[in-house]
Amino acid sequence: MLIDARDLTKTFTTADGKLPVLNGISLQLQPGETLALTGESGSGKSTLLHLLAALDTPDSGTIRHQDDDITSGNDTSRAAVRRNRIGLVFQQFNLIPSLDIAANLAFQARLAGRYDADWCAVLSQRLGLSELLSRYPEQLSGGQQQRVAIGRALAPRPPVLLADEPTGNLDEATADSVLEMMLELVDETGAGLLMVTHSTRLAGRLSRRLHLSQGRVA
Ligand SMILES: Nc1ncnc2c1ncn2[C@@H]1O[C@H](COP(=O)(O)OP(=O)(O)OP(=O)(O)O)[C@@H](O)[C@H]1O
Repeated sequence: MLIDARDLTKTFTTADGKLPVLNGISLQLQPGETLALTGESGSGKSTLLHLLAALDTPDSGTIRHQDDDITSGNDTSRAAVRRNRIGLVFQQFNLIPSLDIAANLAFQARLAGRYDADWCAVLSQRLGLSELLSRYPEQLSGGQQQRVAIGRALAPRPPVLLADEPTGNLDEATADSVLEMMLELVDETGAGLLMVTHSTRLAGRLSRRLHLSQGRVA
């Protein structure tokens, strides 16, 4: 199993008091599986994704990535989990403005010590970026930038890709084509995908769907 999360809870403290967001969430992600995480705005989708990505910690519950408990470690071990096991794609493309597209694409793999020039060339070709490698992020359209972000996330060949509304900033046709490219590459690498989306149409393209409601899996 790639991810085995059990009984996760998370409560935020706000100016208005305590806000319970996750009230005992369990989920599993198997290799090769593509899981859509849906739910109303504010239902806790991003919060859950942040926990699974080791960007934040639950108040209680456990998260195992390939049998290793990532909830018991410190900041350093969580950073290692992110570097070595997880590819992350956000709605904001988060490319590095001062680096050209080739360097953006290679960035995560270099950080993880797993840069493979041949694989990066395959990724840029498959994502339609080959002609854009010497440009800078500001010179690309939104769809092109998100394709770079997907390539960057997949360049280290992570076992898990976590994506938070990856096509949320794109028009419908662009969103569809970017999602198809991402699904094909995920399928080829054998990674597992968990994708947060508002769209039932896009969720339908994935193999399984999990709906969050009132802090629980509905
Ligand atoms: N760091 C934080 N401090 C306080 N409250 C937070 C924090 N992060 C999230 N929240 C609150 O937790 C709830 C869930 O937020 P979250 O972003 O996980 O929802 P979501 O389902 O991803 O929503 P959306 O679909 O609108 O992006 C919201 O009410 C939000 O305001």
